[in-house]
Amino acid sequence: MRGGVGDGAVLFETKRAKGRIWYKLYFCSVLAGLCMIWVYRAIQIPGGGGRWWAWIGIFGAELWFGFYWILTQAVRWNPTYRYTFKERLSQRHQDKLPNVDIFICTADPSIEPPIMVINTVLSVMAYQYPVEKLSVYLSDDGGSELTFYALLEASRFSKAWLPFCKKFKVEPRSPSAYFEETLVSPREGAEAVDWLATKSLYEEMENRIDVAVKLGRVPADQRKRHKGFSQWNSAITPCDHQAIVEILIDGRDEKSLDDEEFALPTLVYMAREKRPSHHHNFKAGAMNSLLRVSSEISNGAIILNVDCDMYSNNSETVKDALCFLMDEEKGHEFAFVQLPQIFKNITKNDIYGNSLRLMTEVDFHGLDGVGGPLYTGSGCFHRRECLMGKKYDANSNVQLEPSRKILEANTSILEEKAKHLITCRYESNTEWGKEMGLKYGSPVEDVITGLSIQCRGWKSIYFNASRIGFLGVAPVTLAQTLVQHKRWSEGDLQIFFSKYCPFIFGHGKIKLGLKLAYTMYCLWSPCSLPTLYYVVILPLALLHDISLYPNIKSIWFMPFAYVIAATKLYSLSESLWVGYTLKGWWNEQRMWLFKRLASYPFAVVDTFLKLLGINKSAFIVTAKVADKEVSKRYEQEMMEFGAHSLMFTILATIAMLNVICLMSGVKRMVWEGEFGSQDSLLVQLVVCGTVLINIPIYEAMFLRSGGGRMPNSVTITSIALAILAYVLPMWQNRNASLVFP
Ligand SMILES: O=c1ccn([C@@H]2O[C@H](COP(=O)(O)OP(=O)(O)O[C@H]3O[C@H](CO)[C@@H](O)[C@H](O)[C@H]3O)[C@@H](O)[C@H]2O)c(=O)[nH]1
Ligand SMILES: [Mn+2]
Repeated sequence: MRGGVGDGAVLFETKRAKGRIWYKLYFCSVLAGLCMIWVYRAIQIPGGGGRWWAWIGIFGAELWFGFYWILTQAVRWNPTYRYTFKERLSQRHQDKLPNVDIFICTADPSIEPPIMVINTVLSVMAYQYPVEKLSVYLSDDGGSELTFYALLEASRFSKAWLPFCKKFKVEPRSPSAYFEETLVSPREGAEAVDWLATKSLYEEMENRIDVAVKLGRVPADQRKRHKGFSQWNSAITPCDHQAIVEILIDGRDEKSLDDEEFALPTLVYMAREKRPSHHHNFKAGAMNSLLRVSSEISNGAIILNVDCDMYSNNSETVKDALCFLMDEEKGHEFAFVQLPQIFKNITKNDIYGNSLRLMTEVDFHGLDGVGGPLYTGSGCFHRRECLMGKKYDANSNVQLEPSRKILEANTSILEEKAKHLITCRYESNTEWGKEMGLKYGSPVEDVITGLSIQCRGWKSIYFNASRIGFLGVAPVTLAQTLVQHKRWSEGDLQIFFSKYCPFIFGHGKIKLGLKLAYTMYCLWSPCSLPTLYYVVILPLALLHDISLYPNIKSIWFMPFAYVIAATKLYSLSESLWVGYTLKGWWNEQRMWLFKRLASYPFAVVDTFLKLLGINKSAFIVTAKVADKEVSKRYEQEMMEFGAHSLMFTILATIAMLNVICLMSGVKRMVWEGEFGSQDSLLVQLVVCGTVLINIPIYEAMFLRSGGGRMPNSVTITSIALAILAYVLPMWQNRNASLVFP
């Protein structure tokens, strides 16, 4: 399929997956199975009592699962793949290339180490793109002089690093990642000397930053080296300080050159004003400040947003993105180009299911086929005007502004001007956070902002390059993973209950497929309720001999067996296809369960508390470093418990309940031969048997020693709760199950 006009000028190409007929047959067969299950549940409703209750609940859960499964088809129906022609871009449009402003956000130097932040900065400064058109902005919500100091060091090191990258065709261009991968010089002779010199320059810088971080302040001799340090005094705290803007490299200045006398990209440090009395709207607030500050300084028509842990892994990414936005025929339809979120620190079998592989390899290609992917906050190129609220107009062929805004002001005047744009009061009574910039009030500012851009008529592009564009870090403990997913699923659910609900807000504006796909994400957290019901009620029903499934000899058994087997086999093959190991798939299944039991329920509760006005939104920043012990266990793929968390108590209690009920079920079947006449309980036995997936929990409770094991208090509480559920008389109608077919 073509991307643009047919005369060879196309800048990208679009391909759709083939052989979808088989997929559609699979879909129809599972749908038929689901309908039969629902029919069975509806016509066999028992006559009352406890079994009636259990039955109705299971019916509800199965209705939900079926409905949700249908939603997930939206992202599997029409997978779409994109390919770019970068050479053509350079040949034809070299002189028309737009200014690109790159925004990096950081929030806290203790969990986002300054050295990591500046590696991200250096990697994007070194993009293969005309430097005079490139500006890099770092927003520091930690308002930390350590981060400022690290950035200052980076601005100096960039003078060696940028020419070095060119000379050695370095990839990736994050120095720390590069020197980790390339241990010895790839060339010989004088070049090897050069290579070593740059390496030691980097190491010396790393050292100096390390010293400052350990000290907790910038050494006096360094402080003297830049006027910017005068902004920090002892009264400054992360949530109480004036606005700070420091232009560390002014790209317009003819004197700012690298070691080989080439120009450098502009580099700006920014910390917006913070006062305890003013809510700062987390990352969305930072992004909007960046939008204003950059409009004063470089005013790039294209904005790339990356999180501070997401370094550039591919120095040609900017050109790739521009192939879409500058395509003559189609380019004007696209508001943003989202690249996949890939994490560097995923273990072989992806113990916490954090690789998001299914999302990046399946979902997002599917989304691209129905109007475009979500904006996921990092690794995304936007047209500035789209972020500023512009509506799509099919008749106006938006041209990207190629030239830099002419600015007469000198650097310090510019800095002063910029500071006025990021005071606490600046946004009062404006449309910022509403119709302008990123949206406020949501823990997933990215998703809701992307949705509203798409609802203004724009499309978006998902570009999954063969060389990954960005690499970040995923959480390395179970608790962090669950907390991160709580934030995401809570934000998504809030969207559903707000005026931005995809079906209402998107009515007549986005395709049905896209509405369904957004709804799929929005309804992540409510999936917890039927899942909780399943894992609590099924084992209890087994315990009390309450049959909830058809006898295996009955015809009604077929749809259950087919739907479960077909969907699980499909999920397995899909996972293997996108590169999971078998164990990786199993781990993914476990995390699927854990999120639904211990993360999403909190999202549901907090969403309702927020709807009632009781709770305020928060943003728990994900840690990017872990201590040695924890990292080691992560490498060994040992699940990390070790905290007194309600999340773990829930997981452990359910795991205990399941194993107790399973054992009593097996015992009765084997020793007492009780189930002989009622194979109907067999299904329940099998479902309970999947407790095997909880093995890491049992290990953490009973077998492991050392760090990361389940705290004793959690173990004791959960055993007590499970026994309580076990001994509670529930439904004393054993007979009901015996008369059942
Ligand atoms: O008050 C804040 C809080 C966070 N951040 C930055 O926001 C980014 C994302 O925070 P992180 O804790 O790493 O969240 P993740 O869950 O990893 O991030 C994903 O989800 C977020 C929404 O929940 C999006 O904002 C991110 O872009 C997206 O990568 C980081 O660079 C932070 O420094 C700020 O600048 N200010
Ligand atoms: Mn992150």
